[in-house]
Amino acid sequence: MLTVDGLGVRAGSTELVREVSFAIGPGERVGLIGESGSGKSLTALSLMGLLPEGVTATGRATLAGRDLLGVPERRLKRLRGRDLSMVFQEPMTALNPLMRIGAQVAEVMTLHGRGRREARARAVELLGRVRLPEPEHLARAYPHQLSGGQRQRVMLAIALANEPELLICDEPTTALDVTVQKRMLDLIAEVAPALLFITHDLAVVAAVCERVLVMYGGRVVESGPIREVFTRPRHRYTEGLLAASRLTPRGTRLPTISGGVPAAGHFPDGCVFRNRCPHADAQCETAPALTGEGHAHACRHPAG
Ligand SMILES: Nc1ncnc2c1ncn2[C@@H]1O[C@H](COP(=O)(O)OP(=O)(O)OP(=O)(O)O)[C@@H](O)[C@H]1O
Repeated sequence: MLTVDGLGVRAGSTELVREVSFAIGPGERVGLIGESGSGKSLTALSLMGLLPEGVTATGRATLAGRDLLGVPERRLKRLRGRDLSMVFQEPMTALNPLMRIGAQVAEVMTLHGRGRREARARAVELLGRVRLPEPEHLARAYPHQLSGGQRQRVMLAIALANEPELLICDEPTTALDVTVQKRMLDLIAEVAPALLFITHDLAVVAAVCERVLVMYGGRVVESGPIREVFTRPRHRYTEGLLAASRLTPRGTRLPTISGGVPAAGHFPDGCVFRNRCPHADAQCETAPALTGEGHAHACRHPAG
């Protein structure tokens, strides 16, 4: 249903995402993991046609046969919020503070041709579907009257309003506390028609997704069913991610990395696994960071 083939993203002459290919079938939930700066968000934003100015995508991506890359903005506007939609990390910036919740959920439907009255009624229905209490009452509230978790549910209701074929979530629960996070993740797993779920948290991806793609330095370096990737990681970077995460796959020992590299959260400060390049990010050549000598920072940006 979603097919991405040879996706590349660049800013000027700098390649930020390279040769990314994957597919998501109907009903499938796929995680996209990788450290900060590995290209997860740019991959998602390319599919949504929402790349920042000066950043361009190449390659091919289709959703149910419809092209997503290199198509005019007018066409993308029709697809966005209808065929595919996205939930971002910070709902407060996405919601209009001056508009009632119900009206904001209804708006995405009227923009795509639904009658105003019908859209209002369905907005209340959707607020109930994302398990918000007293949806009729809540529809009349403003964003600041809701908790962070409630606002994120509103964003999910907006994303689902036109029954999209694919939902993309970019760190949707990072700002929420743990119990709220868990309920939100369960809800996303339940209601998503098909899902691309971006996170740096391996435990979250294991809870929500069936398959995972691991990004490193702008490329997908590994992919497969969660159980397989998390219990038998093939790429050293995935091993590093697992070792540094709070996730210990059931039935396995915490992976250790060969070559004298510290395991299980012992990466020193400045490690490429934890931090972005301290120099200009975009020029950092993030080659595999583990060497025979152990841990190494892979930034090849000239010192100073
Ligand atoms: N507008 C831009 N111009 C130039 N470089 C950019 C731009 N936006 C992002 N980048 C760079 O592209 C790389 C990938 O960024 P991206 O936001 O996709 O990473 P990410 O994996 O989503 O990270 P995070 O988990 O921190 O959101 C980073 O090195 C980032 O600095």
